[in-house]
Amino acid sequence: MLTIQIKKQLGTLAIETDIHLPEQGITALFGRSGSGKTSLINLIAGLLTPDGGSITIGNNRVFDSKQKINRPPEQRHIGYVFQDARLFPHLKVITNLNYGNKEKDPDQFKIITRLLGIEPLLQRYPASLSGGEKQRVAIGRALLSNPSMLLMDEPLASLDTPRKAELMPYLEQLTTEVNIPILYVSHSLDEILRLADQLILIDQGKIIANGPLAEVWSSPQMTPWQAEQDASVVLEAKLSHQHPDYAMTALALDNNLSLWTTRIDATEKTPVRLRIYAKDVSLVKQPSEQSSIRNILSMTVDSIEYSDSGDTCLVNLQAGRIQIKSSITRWAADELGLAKGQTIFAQIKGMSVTPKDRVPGL
Ligand SMILES: Nc1ncnc2c1ncn2[C@@H]1O[C@H](COP(=O)(O)OP(=O)(O)OP(=O)(O)O)[C@@H](O)[C@H]1O
Repeated sequence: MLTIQIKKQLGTLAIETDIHLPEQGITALFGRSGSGKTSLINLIAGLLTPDGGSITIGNNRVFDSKQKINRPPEQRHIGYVFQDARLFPHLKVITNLNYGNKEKDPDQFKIITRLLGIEPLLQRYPASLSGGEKQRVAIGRALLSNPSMLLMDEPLASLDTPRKAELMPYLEQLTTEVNIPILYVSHSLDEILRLADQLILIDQGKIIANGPLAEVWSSPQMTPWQAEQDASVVLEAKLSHQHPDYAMTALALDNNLSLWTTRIDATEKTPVRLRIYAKDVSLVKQPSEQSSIRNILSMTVDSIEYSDSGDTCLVNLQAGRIQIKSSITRWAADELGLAKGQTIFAQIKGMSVTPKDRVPGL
């Protein structure tokens, strides 16, 4: 467990956190510009000193104001990847990688350079690398220092769209194969959706939501981050079976619910993450016997939120732990006579699917 219970006053911003994170997996830190994300990871890294509190990484208490513990950054065993790669320009990639890597383990070096696809770059100088390649080297250097935790501050922010796309598969691979906690600052919800297991929302220095990604995504604290037309839920599912005749795959959700999606070539029980937009979910009192829509779930109306204009509403639906949102007009809501607790059928017209195959590795 990773515990970050700290206070820090920075000008007018008061950072105050009480976070407990699992020792594995990637936690995204998301919030507005100026909400304190970089300051928080600098406090964890030891680049800033908290006014009070404690920080513990596994069994290692790196800061404790009462016990007067304040380990310097180099004794915290934390890898830090910045927005820009910050490589030493006068050193070859191989020397950059080994900088700070005291216990040189050739096997580990091979695994990490292969994982990041940087083996062919070892004899080159940073100036000859693309932005994405530089970032891969920076990530490699951080991992080779054998850290107990990895901090990544918007590692894709300085890259253009093609370079971002180039780096993303490496990050996905990394998150599945590295067995240390990763705290990942990002402004992009799409990036977070592809990479993170946990999500922390920070606002004006305070943690306003923290938990498994799907849970936080559906929480009311998330609403301001998604424009009305982008309202969505995230569901974790497992591949159940392939359709014998059609190119479709069944996905199993909690509560014995299942959904069909276009064929995914993966084995049974492969974990996947679904994003379902509220605009892709329509509601009917009775499902018609013949419909082109394959996915129709019986749900209970949990709450109805009307838009500012009052012309549309977001209907929050529930079936056990499964939550779905539907965006409909006020007219439709009135005709359906929607009320909290009512049973209704949700017709899901589309969804996006991200494989989340977790392979314990390094
Ligand atoms: N040493 C300092 N003294 C005073 N104010 C500070 C100090 N360091 C940071 N701040 C302020 O604290 C706020 C949070 O900064 P921080 O860089 O942590 O935000 P952020 O969430 O990472 O923002 P961004 O997404 O834009 O990178 C900012 O308003 C910043 O100006």
